[in-house]
Amino acid sequence: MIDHPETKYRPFPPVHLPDRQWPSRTIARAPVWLSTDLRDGNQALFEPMNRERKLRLFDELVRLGFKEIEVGFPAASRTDFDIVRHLVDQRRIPDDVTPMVITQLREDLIRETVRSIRGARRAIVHFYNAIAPAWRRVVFGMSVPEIRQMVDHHVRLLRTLTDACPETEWVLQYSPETFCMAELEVSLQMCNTAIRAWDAGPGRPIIINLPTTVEVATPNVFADQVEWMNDRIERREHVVLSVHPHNDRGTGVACAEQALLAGAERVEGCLFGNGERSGNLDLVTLALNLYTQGIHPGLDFSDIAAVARVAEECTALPIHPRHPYVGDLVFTAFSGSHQDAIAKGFAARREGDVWEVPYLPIDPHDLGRTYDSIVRVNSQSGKGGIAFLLQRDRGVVMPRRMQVEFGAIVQKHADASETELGSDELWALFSHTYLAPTAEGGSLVYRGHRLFDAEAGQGIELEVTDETGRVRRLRGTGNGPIAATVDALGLPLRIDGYEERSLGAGADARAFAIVEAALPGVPGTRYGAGCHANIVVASVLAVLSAAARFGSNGVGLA
Ligand SMILES: CC(=O)SCCNC(=O)CCNC(=O)[C@H](O)C(C)(C)COP(=O)(O)OP(=O)(O)OC[C@H]1O[C@@H](n2cnc3c(N)ncnc32)[C@H](O)[C@@H]1OP(=O)(O)O
Ligand SMILES: CC(C)C(=O)C(=O)O
Ligand SMILES: [Mg+2]
Repeated sequence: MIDHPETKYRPFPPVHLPDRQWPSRTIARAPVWLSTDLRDGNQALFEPMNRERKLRLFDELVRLGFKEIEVGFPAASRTDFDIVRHLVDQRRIPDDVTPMVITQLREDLIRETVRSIRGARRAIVHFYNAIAPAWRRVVFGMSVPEIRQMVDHHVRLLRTLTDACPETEWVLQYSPETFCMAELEVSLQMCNTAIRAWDAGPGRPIIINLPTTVEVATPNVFADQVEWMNDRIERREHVVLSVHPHNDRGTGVACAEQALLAGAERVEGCLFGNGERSGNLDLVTLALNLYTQGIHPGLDFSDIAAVARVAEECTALPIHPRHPYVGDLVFTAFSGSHQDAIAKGFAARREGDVWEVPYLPIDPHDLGRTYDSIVRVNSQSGKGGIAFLLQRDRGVVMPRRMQVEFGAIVQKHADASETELGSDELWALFSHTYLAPTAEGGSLVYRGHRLFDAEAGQGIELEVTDETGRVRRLRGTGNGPIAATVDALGLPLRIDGYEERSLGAGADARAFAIVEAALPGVPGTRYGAGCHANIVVASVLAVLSAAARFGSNGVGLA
């Protein structure tokens, strides 16, 4: 980078549009969608798609609901020409889908293009020519009137060629390429020239397509340019106004949205933003942005992972894990406060509610994604997410203070391991912490018990193995099995809380008991847990677990 970029780069000038209307409008309906995956997307690949991949992607675009699809640049290559003819001849294009073919304004290429698509029920022929000063000077070496003449001449040629094929309903699309960098007066001249030469009107449809061929300004500038054109273009009622944003500044979607506010009715782009340089407008993001505002886009992304797979296989380009709506990680929260809010959002949600789960702009289910990966645990995670995973995957509902205790244990573990903890590892850590102390190899292993009636209410004979490996037979009484177990241990253990619930259902159901215990002289409380088919055993195990977790303080049996 240089120290003084102002000596090398110029800011793009704003549009003088004091009465601009677009900032106070809202988008109320979905635009007409055109997929240019098979053209602009295709021309941006290391290896253009072969016939098989192109046809597969075409079928997928149809399945998704696209009604206008740019199928190629037939005069550019034999492959493209043959594919377009194949689509027409084999009647692979549904009646409600219109194919579009692009060409430069050169007579031989135009003739070839018309040959490629004739016989289709309806077809859009897409003319483009660059009009911005640098292109006029450097690429064409032509003046504005000369370029205008080129447009007029070739549109008239197309009119003659297509009038000779009345079995097809022909539509002209004219794109003043480099529109965003051109003088608005020049853009208007070129578009009006095409409109007149085509004689646009009833039965002679035309699409005027305004591209940000290379993004050079903020989206509001593009919106001003579109509104300026929208207000001045001739025969506006017979024109479909379209935009074709690229993404050089990372604002392709914003440009499209603001252009819709400014009067555009149609958008061109590619699935997941494939396309030249930093890509075309990402149609999926725009469509789902609308969906999250309650506007159905008319495209079906209810199995977004399958769409991603087809796109990746056809383009040989991977989708970033954080790509909006589709990336592997976009419905995953690692950070504690997000996890906590998501867990609370799910808990508060009732069937039929408006979607309001914090940090999730869309219900993953609507896109065929599951809730499985929403919360993942690493050193950035907090108790909320950990509790959410244990409840969702193991049915274990931890009391709030136990969440705090176990959250700190997980945090320490994740910090040390510097890796993510999966749901299975989390459960292993939970079991190691709360269940292992009373199981074989633990420090206070449960061997068995017998209850008997006692004066105090409940008596228990308990057999355990202590931390030295000795088998101990203990006896205690209390107002219930928990108090009797504490008494049997001979410890000044105070039970501050007890919860039980059943895990699973029917014959396989198991009781899960949790106790919170305090030991005088030891700061704070500790939790213990027990899981068993028998509820009394689960409670006894929970008390033993809490006692064992106080270490030698707790287990020091007399
Ligand atoms: C912004 C976009 O995405 S536009 C679409 C771009 N896509 C592609 O180019 C992919 C397919 N293209 C191709 O296969 C080839 O470019 C072809 C077959 C169309 C033409 O190939 P060639 O005849 O070899 O020409 P080439 O590709 O070098 O194009 C440059 C020539 O076309 C002229 N040209 C460029 N755009 C246009 C246009 N829209 N209308 C008329 N002429 C044009 C240039 O001025 C240049 O002319 P020159 O040779 O007299 O200097
Ligand atoms: C052909 C045109 C519409 C184009 O792709 C562009 O300007 O980016
Ligand atoms: Mg383009």
